[in-house]
Amino acid sequence: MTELLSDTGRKTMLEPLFKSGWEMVEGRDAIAKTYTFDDFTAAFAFMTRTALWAEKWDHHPEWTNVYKVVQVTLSTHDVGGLSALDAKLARKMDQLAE
Ligand SMILES: C[C@H](O)[C@H](O)[C@H]1CNC2=NC(N)=NC(=O)C2=N1
Repeated sequence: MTELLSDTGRKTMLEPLFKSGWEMVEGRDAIAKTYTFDDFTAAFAFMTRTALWAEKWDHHPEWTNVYKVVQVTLSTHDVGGLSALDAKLARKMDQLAE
């Protein structure tokens, strides 16, 4: 069963993400990051790669794409806040954006 990240979980799982550009969302238990790519097709290819992992893990981002910019917010709707799945998907998205 997915559960809210504990204080310890937040420290161990979120701290590394904050170092790679993720931030807490003001007023919401969620993390967000903005990715900027060379062009639209690179941005969309990133979204496509991410979508395959989101489907595999049954955990999906909240995101917008304007031209070469992808803004991402991650939170776990089922528990109303951040879970380990969000940290896992964030790490994967950072890998896929390299
Ligand atoms: C039934 C439930 O909504 C699904 O199992 C999955 C789909 N993808 C999801 N994605 C996210 N971000 N949060 C969820 O709670 C979630 N739930």
